[in-house]
Amino acid sequence: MDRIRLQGGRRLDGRIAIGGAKNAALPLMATSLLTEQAVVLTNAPALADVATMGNLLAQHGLKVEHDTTTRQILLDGAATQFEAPYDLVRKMRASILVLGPLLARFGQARVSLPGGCAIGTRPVDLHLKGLEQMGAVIDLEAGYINAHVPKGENGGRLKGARIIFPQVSVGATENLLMAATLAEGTTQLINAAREPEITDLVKCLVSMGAKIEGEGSDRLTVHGVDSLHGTTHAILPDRIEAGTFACAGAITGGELLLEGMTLELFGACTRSLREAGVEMLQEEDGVRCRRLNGLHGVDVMTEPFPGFATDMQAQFMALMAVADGASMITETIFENRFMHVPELTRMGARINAHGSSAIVRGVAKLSGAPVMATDLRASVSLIIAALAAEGETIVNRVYHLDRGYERIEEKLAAVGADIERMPG
Ligand SMILES: CC(=O)N[C@H]1[C@@H](OP(=O)(O)OP(=O)(O)OC[C@H]2O[C@@H](n3ccc(=O)[nH]c3=O)[C@H](O)[C@@H]2O)O[C@H](CO)[C@@H](O)[C@@H]1O
Ligand SMILES: C=C(OP(=O)(O)O)C(=O)O
Repeated sequence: MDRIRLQGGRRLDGRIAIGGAKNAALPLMATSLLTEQAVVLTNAPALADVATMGNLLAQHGLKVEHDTTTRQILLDGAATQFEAPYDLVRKMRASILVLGPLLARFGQARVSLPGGCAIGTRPVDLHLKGLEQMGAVIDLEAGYINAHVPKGENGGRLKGARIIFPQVSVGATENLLMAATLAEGTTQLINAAREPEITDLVKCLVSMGAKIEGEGSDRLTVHGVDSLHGTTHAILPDRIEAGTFACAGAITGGELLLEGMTLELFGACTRSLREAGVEMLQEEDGVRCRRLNGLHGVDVMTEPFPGFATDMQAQFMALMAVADGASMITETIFENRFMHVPELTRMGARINAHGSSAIVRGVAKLSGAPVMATDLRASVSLIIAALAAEGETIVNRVYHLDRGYERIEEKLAAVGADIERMPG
């Protein structure tokens, strides 16, 4: 298994090209199940999760071509097979996003239950309840979701419904939004997630002929249409990759231009980074991040967009580990998203986690160590800490990183980090 070796203490300076967003690419790829025409996605990142989604769609019978040089994904044809097997779903929870489109277009789907993961139990009850409200019949059997739309008066077609989410869910909003585009009648999604990746999905669906109102708000109204057509859509920049590099630059006292990024995509992360002492400026070709003087302890609480993103919590904690003063970090989205705390502590950080909050007391120096992480953002928080640590850090289980960061070692090395991948 590959590992990453990093020698801390180098200042990062320069430009980093921000790739297309993983969390936009995955639902956008699933839209190809809604039409038999070609969906072409440009600015596609070469990530393990994108490859997994490609394999899943190929197994449903679609033609899938990902040209990593032109950064283009072509998805073409109609699904001929309606099962998402455990072996693919266990690799990537976002596989659940095929459920809504398959039901909407073919009236049937069998999808493995994703199960929990390192950061929490992550149930899919909101996805299933919403689809049931739209007329699907769902039962759970042997670890699988078996779903179909009865061929009653609607001829096996989902019907519009008024769905009120009791809690904000990105994935449930995406699944039901896609399902509603081909349903009979109007669907209202109330208390919908407002993440930029959802707005990107709305834009893509509209370009395929869907009728959607309320873009960017927590109330989406979808007027179902009989069919959708193909499209070409550019995936928006990855705000989490950009935020990760902003923390990486800041912890080294450096200055980075995050090419292609815009400040508004950061939501509340901009304010928190500024309060911590990082200048964030919108420039024509991206966002410039520059550490002004020292880093200051800042309290943050994760929230749905535009609040502080849970996917940035671990990286911000690494930054706070070397800030002046204390910082209280509260995680409200996932119940077990402090798996990086013991590893950061092994590198010399002073962090006390209790329940959903962690108190970070900044230290003057971290020290390199062999570390291991259990999830994507936890892994990258260790890389950020290692950039500022004295000595060498070896990060194990690099496959977590490859799910969401494209060639992270090359991008960091190009702006001055002493980092390399050690094939294993
Ligand atoms: C591929 C993708 O886009 N992943 C993102 C997506 O995950 P994902 O879509 O899985 O996250 P959700 O927004 O659905 O989850 C938010 C909370 O709602 C709970 N919940 C969700 C669905 C449900 O049916 N029942 C339920 O209880 C979850 O357990 C969690 O506690 O949004 C998360 C929150 O911003 C991000 O951390 C993930 O990076
Ligand atoms: C939690 C994440 O992803 P996923 O929902 O795919 O597990 C993430 O991107 O940080």
